[in-house]
Amino acid sequence: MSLFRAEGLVKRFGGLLATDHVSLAVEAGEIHALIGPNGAGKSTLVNLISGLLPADAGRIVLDGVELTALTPHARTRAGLARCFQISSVFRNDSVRDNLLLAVQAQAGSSFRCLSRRDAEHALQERAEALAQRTGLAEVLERNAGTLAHGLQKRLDLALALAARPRLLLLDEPMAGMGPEDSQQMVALIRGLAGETAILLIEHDMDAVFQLADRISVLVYGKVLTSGDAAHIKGHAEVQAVYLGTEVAG
Ligand SMILES: Nc1ncnc2c1ncn2[C@@H]1O[C@H](COP(=O)(O)OP(=O)(O)OP(=O)(O)O)[C@@H](O)[C@H]1O
Repeated sequence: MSLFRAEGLVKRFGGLLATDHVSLAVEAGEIHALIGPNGAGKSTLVNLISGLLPADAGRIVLDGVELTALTPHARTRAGLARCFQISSVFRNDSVRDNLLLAVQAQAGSSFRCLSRRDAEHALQERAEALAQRTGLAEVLERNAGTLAHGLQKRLDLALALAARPRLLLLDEPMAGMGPEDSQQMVALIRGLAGETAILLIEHDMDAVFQLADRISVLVYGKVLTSGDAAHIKGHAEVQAVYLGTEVAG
């Protein structure tokens, strides 16, 4: 059984059917990319999955648990974390404090049997381990707002990872990055694959083809096709509606 399933999701904005009976599965350990032209409904779909928008119909199941009626916060507790296109970082706090807040939120009362000192130590260790993973160890004491764009994106990712997700939603993690930062982000995301499944929305097709085990193409709110990179590159209709001849080579 798939780790994550969206079944028959529908979202209408007035007369516009932005999400038209979308079904999508993400397997454990998989990086599943969602691509499609502007206005195809990618952000709407991710908002339905993370719970920022209520669906008009359909259901969402993660690891056998139905999330459809849950708030975004409850979905995060159930194992679904999201990285935002617009950063959720506290800009006036240090990277360390941002990470501490996130790991504290995840830990909840799980350290209550420890002394205060030991609990604080455990939280610091988790925060530092996250910084290490995401290449932020050198900038732990910096104010988050002073970080360059690429590092802020990494901090965003680290904050989402603090929730220890089973499924991570990444909404354009390479947006606004130069080639060097993009490549580092690609390596970072690839390194997460064993730890969490990923649903990735990304316009950078090089990154998508490097990362994705499976790609779903959304057009006018519907899934046109799903498959691996070779399938997508060879799909005539995908080329016609979205990719042009760009992927032929
Ligand atoms: N809150 C809203 N109210 C009305 N229409 C909306 C709303 N949000 C999105 N839409 C419309 O729904 C359709 C899908 O938009 P959406 O932003 O999900 O597409 P997208 O694939 O994410 O686009 P992009 O790649 O440009 O971010 C578009 O026609 C958009 O204008």
